[in-house]
Amino acid sequence: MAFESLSGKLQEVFKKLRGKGKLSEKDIKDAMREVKVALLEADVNFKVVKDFINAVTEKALGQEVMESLTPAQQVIKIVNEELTSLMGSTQSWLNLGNKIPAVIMMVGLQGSGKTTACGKLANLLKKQGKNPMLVACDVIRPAAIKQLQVVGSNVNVPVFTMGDKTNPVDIAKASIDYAKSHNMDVVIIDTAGRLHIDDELMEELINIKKVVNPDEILLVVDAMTGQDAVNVASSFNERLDITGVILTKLDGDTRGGAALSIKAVTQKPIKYIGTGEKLSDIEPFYPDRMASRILGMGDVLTLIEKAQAAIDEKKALEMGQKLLTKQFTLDDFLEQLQSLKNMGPLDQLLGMIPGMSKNMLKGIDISEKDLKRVEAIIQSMTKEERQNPSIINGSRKKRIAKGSGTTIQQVNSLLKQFEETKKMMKKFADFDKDIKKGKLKLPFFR
Ligand SMILES: Nc1nc2c(ncn2[C@@H]2O[C@H](COP(=O)(O)OP(=O)(O)OP(=O)(O)O)[C@@H](O)[C@H]2O)c(=O)[nH]1
Repeated sequence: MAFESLSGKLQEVFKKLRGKGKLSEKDIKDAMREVKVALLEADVNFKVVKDFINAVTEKALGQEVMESLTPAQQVIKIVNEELTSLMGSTQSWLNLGNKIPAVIMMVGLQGSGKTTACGKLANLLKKQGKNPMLVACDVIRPAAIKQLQVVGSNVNVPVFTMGDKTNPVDIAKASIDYAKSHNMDVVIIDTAGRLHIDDELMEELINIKKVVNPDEILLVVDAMTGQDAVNVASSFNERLDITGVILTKLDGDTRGGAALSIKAVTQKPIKYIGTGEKLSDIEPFYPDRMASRILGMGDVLTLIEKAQAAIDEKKALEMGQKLLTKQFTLDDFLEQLQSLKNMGPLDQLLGMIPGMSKNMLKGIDISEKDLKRVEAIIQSMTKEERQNPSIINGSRKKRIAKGSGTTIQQVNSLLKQFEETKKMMKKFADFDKDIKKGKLKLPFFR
């Protein structure tokens, strides 16, 4: 998980502070020294760290904090606010301007995830009711056009191409005319990348920019490259005056430096983050939610949004009703597992729950293979068995295992999981009732 080490270290610092009660100037300075080391180790830009520490220290040494009843909480609050502001304070929306088609130009180095990001963005815009078109302007990398076509067909978005023998500037220009005459309202241009920034690439991009007059120039950078990502962002910004950044591969083991430095160094916001290889793995970038995640306070809002996107609300209500009337069946269980799978990798989801640590997540995962096995087992049951699993005795288990190509142990383990899920859902339902009655508060809101 991204930010894991930084998050762990910051939480350690705060734990120490919390244990102290009243804080002295020295306590705060010591804590800030540790925060500084943690940020530098996370590959945050040196100047950014220096300014950040100065800003936090100045506020933390203020009278309100020193004299408050909960000084440690106040310091954490300040760090949270400063982290949020470092990453741009508020979420930056895509600006599609007024002209039709709106033009988004995607730029970035080779392998940053640019082509994938084009597909993710097209997918997102389509879901928002737009009619996007992808444009293949990378005529340099062999197979780049084919890759864009595959991405386009996966999200059901047309791809405009003129092969690899035409000048990219001409392709870009022609694509706008094509979009106008075919009712496409957003054009997403996939441009060529290079291994390193070079003048030829920049010239080409500047020329494309001149002819298409883009509403957005989004730079795609790989979060795993840390400080390099920030340097790349600076260079592209100087030459092209980009409008925002898509930070990819935040699902990996990145230390997080790029996410924390890009806005401060380039003054351009991160607009989206890539959280996986699938074309649905893209999220808007919310500085405040990211700061919460880094500080181990979880990101309940993103979790709720993911659940809303993946689970049909009407169905969720139906399931809740079934649970109350004890009619929750194995069919419902299967449907629930499938919804969960649609929300993304479980470790990423659980990482958004306040107080969850990596250790607690060890061994938890539902792979595609597990899901297929569960599906096969449930489908090998009779309707009656699915409605009322308590009738599944030894000989029925044997039949089900044979029918699904699994073992009796695997059938047993599924039935056990089903019972546990039922219990857990019941607990969640009670938990929800308590929250509504005001008896319980989530740690996030404390
Ligand atoms: N884990 C992870 N992998 C990603 C993400 N985005 C892209 N990738 C992977 O990164 C690799 C490179 O992505 P591409 O989209 O081909 O890169 P590109 O920048 O278009 O490369 P060029 O066309 O050569 O400029 C692929 O294997 C993608 O699947 C992400 O958010 N997370």
